[in-house]
Amino acid sequence: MPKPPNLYAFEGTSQLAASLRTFVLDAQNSSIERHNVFRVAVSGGSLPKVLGQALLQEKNGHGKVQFDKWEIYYADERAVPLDHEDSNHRLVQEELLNKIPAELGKPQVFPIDIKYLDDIQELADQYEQTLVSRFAAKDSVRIPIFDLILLGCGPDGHTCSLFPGSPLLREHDAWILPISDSPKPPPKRITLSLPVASHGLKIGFVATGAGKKDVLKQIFDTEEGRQLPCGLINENAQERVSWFVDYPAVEGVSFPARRGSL
Ligand SMILES: O=C(O)[C@H](O)[C@@H](O)[C@H](O)[C@H](O)COP(=O)(O)O
Repeated sequence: MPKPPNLYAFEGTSQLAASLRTFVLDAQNSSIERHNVFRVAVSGGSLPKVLGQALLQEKNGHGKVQFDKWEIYYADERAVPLDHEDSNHRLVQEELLNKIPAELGKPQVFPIDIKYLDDIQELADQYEQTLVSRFAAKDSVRIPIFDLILLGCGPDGHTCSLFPGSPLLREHDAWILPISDSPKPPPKRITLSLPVASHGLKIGFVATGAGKKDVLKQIFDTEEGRQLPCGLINENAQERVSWFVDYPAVEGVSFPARRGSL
């Protein structure tokens, strides 16, 4: 019987960031030990800022971030130039990559190929090819397994660019999917498919603020909420999932949250 997802609640973002650091470094250390590389997928929204805080400012525990062993991929990306204000890559650059001190090493980063911005299917296919070239040929592995996938949760329960009720949630084969009518702007994006997003060795969600409390109550306490994209990842990945939230985001949630620690 798999154990349920972990829900960790913190008083504020700085406590959350300190525990997120421990979580990421644990994943990093065991991945480097296992295969000498740390393959991480990150999404946009408020996550990159918290991640920057966790990895660049906090000094507590679990040793050093070894960025030279990191491969950073995008769990979802908007079909815009890399310096566009909507680009997740730009956000991750500003909040994290550009601020990494030289002694922590340089990660290898895999942004989308902007040659294909006008053809969203091709953009998705090309990003999938990037994964194929780094993970393994599609006929030899059914699914690429990231060492860590770091996600946000929208107030409607979306994650990556997988939105509630989307037919994309039924896709089983593709690793990367195009979306041309995202309910959250901008409309054109690519995203990890649900099976890939659910197969991370570890999956971390970060959700903060009272604006998330209704959806978190749904996801953790109701049957319908388990059908939302974030709920589906919880269902599929169970104890491989850890949620990092602040108190306002879990106000009224009955599912047990461990407060203030990993
Ligand atoms: O690019 C995107 O749109 C994001 O990847 C998206 O999936 C995000 O993670 C959620 O919308 C939560 O965003 P917040 O953390 O900003 O609420």
